[in-house]
Amino acid sequence: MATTALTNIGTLVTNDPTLGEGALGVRHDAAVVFEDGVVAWVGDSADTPAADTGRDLDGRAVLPGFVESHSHLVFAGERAEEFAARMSGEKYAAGGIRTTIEATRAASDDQLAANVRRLLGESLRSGSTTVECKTGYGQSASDELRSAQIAGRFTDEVTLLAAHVPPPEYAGRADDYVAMVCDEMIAACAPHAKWIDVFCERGAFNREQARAVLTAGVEAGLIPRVHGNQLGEGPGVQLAVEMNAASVDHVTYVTPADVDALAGGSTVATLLPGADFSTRNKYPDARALLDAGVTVALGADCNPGTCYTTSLPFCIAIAVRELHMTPAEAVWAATAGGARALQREDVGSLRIGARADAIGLDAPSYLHLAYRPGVPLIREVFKDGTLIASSVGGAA
Ligand SMILES: N=CN[C@@H](CCC(=O)O)C(=O)O
Ligand SMILES: [Zn+2]
Repeated sequence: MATTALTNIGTLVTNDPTLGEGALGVRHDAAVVFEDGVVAWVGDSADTPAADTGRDLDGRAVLPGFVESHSHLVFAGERAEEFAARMSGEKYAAGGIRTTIEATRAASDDQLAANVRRLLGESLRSGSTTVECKTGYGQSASDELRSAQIAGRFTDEVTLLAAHVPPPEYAGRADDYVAMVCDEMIAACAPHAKWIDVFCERGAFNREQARAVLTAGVEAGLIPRVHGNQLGEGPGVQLAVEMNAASVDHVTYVTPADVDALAGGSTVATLLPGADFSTRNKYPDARALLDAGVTVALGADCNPGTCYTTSLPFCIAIAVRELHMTPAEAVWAATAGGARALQREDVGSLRIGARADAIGLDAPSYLHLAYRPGVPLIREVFKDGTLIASSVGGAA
């Protein structure tokens, strides 16, 4: 029964779920005690019970670890030139994904695993203690299978992005590709994944094709999530709600009917403003979604094409400045919101019984995540109650 107490916390964000959606459950001059990997006690610092080890936060802020619900880490190569061309006026097109498919197919398992390990380390040091990881750069039964297996070495949140774009050998034959996904790929990969995902967008897959992929995934025991409405208005959001998907991600171009559909369903809208930043896209209308009562999550969407960052603090800063989310809304969306998008109740909050996944900031309040953009504010990262990253030393 190893116990650790974090004391003298200036601002503690608990996301106590009993306070309702969006409530940060902030406490001041607070403390938390971790015991055997979970939160065992939360209260005033002055009342902290005895613990085996202690850490004095000296007035700094503590939050639940970020829950990153959208990332593409199994890939090889990079596309910096494509980014530079965009910054000179080129438009992002889904076809760029094929460049990464080619590089990923040519890479060894060890090279792909090393890339996942490197990016997960980066992600962890920027405060993400739960990270979902998609396949999607294999796009053949065997390459998707090895991508799912490699992702599964690092996280339980493996998403089979079976239909990202039709690969080169299926150029102009998206229906044939979807048939192969439904008849062959999903059966091979489902034992290694929790989620089924599809890119429902012009240049990728249409509504019927996307529905076929999600339906086959559900029949194989996977839970649906959707990439939709990133590059233009389209059927992605409505399909996600129709399929009772856990989340629809991007949601940059939505109609009032899309917002109503989300507000009337249980699908989370996961906003990925880093992708809109790096593609010089417009930003999603977070206010319309939040004001309609839609559950909003924030993800970083690390991938080599649209958004090569693992930093949720960066995305929080954009969400506040450009999407007009309040700092509290953005922090909730990157923690409890991400947990909702992954249908997880054990992460995203510091309620008693939750996983002891927490971050300490080099700042007195969560407000500083948006107030001090670009500054490495993540000072401590605790995973299952253990200090696993620290900018000031002492990590395991
Ligand atoms: N939009 C689709 N998939 C990725 C981008 C993939 C790429 O360009 O390599 C995304 O989530 O942004
Ligand atoms: Zn994505």
